[in-house]
Amino acid sequence: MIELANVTHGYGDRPVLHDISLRLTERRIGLIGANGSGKSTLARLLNGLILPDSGQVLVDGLDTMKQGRAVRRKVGFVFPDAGTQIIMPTVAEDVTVGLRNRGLSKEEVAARVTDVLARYGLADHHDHAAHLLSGGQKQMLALAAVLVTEPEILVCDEPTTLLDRRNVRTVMETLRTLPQQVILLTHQLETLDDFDRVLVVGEGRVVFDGSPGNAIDHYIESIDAGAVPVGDQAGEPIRDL
Ligand SMILES: Nc1ncnc2c1ncn2[C@@H]1O[C@H](COP(=O)(O)OP(=O)(O)OP(=O)(O)O)[C@@H](O)[C@H]1O
Repeated sequence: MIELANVTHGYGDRPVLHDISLRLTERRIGLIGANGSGKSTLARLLNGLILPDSGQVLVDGLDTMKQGRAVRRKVGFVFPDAGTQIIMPTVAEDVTVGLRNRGLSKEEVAARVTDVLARYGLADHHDHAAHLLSGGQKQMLALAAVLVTEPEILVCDEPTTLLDRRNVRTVMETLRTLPQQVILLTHQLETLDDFDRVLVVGEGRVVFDGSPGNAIDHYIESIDAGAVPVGDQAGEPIRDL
């Protein structure tokens, strides 16, 4: 379970998140909000990619400040631009890299890599150049490279933004069937319809916390009411994929 207690965070002297306290227990949790509202900052706090300026983030009791490495083993993170997450030349190598230093034999590593590539539609691309994959395939590779490490919790920052309808469906189906807890940031509001809980972030605060339907209504109403600063509406949800 992830717990935030009075967390604040800013960049330089500019505050971005203000006094956030949350207990994230549900299996599927969505995070929505206008561009620049602080969703990615909040997501990155969850696995210690960034640290609170004050307050505490605990993952199963581990403090991201003091036990970052252990936290990152528990909490996998998928970045919005899969290309930036791909670090090795070939597809198989990229999936393998996360399994280093885990005490697995060569055979175990090879078996896990083969299995995960098959599961995410990349079996035929084992030795292909990772940077030559299509955008959707790169997104699946980014997901596979994180899931092969078997994190207990998965945080995905807009994993479907660059994808076509078919790949959105594939990624969402994958997220839906995972046994892990999933925390998903998205502007594609309809992908959250069957989630257990959705948080709306507004100007660095959680301004609504509830069911997908109520949260999405709240968010849309806040946009319609002009609560979102002019210029930030580019992230208006795409409701009709
Ligand atoms: N590394 C950084 N350095 C300085 N400012 C940053 C940094 N990362 C984010 N910010 C600022 O913090 C604020 C919140 O950004 P964040 O990326 O968390 O928002 P977001 O809700 O995820 O936005 P989007 O929906 O556009 O992805 C923005 O004003 C952004 O400019």
